[in-house]
Amino acid sequence: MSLIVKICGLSEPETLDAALDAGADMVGFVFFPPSPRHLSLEAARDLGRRVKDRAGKVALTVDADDATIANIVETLRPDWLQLHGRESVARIRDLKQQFGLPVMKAIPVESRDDLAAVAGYAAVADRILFDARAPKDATRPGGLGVPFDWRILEDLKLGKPFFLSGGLNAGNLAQAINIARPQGIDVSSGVERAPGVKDANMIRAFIGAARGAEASLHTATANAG
Ligand SMILES: O=C(O)c1ccccc1N[C@@H]1O[C@H](COP(=O)(O)O)[C@@H](O)[C@H]1O
Repeated sequence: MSLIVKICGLSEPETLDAALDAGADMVGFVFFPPSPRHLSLEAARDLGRRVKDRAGKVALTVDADDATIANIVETLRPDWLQLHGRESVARIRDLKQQFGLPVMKAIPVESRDDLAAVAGYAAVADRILFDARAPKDATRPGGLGVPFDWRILEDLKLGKPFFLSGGLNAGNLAQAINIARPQGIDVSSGVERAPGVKDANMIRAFIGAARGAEASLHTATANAG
């Protein structure tokens, strides 16, 4: 299975095109007003149409209510819901049933203790995404460009594909992948010039680094076997 690369927080056609042209597997759109990447529904409609079928579209929300999610689903027509708040296992089950979409649930990580809740979520969510736990006074629970200790995931047996995120960039990605061995990676701040301002060259460099790290890992595994 090849590494799934998700570029999140896209808000301009030019950088969306850069991600698609460089081979992003998933592109994420943020619907959370305190975020510098928050999108209006009109902008989401245009960007969503631009994706066509070139990548999976992911709608990121944080503890959003049913009506908000219904509007997003109607407008963006996402392939995935990314739930990045304190959504319970029961809420995920309910949303999957209501909208018929696969769910990626973000789990905040700071220490090994944070993995205690994962099995319950993995039983209902289609993908788990591990992100660094945001400080208590942060304006948003993710998209802060801060990594966590990837060794926490080293021996994880989840029985389900998982994504790694939090402070990834073209420079630290290979090390992160080597340690945590995720099936997918997700980035926002690491491909930005300033919060909310994506950079096409940084997107290309990130995706290039991801493909390079993936190839090295395959070679190392083949040589070891
Ligand atoms: O991107 C945001 O603004 C955001 C807002 C609220 C919740 C999550 C958000 N982004 C997600 O956070 C992680 C890590 O991002 P970063 O690379 O450290 O900036 C990633 O999964 C984004 O999808």
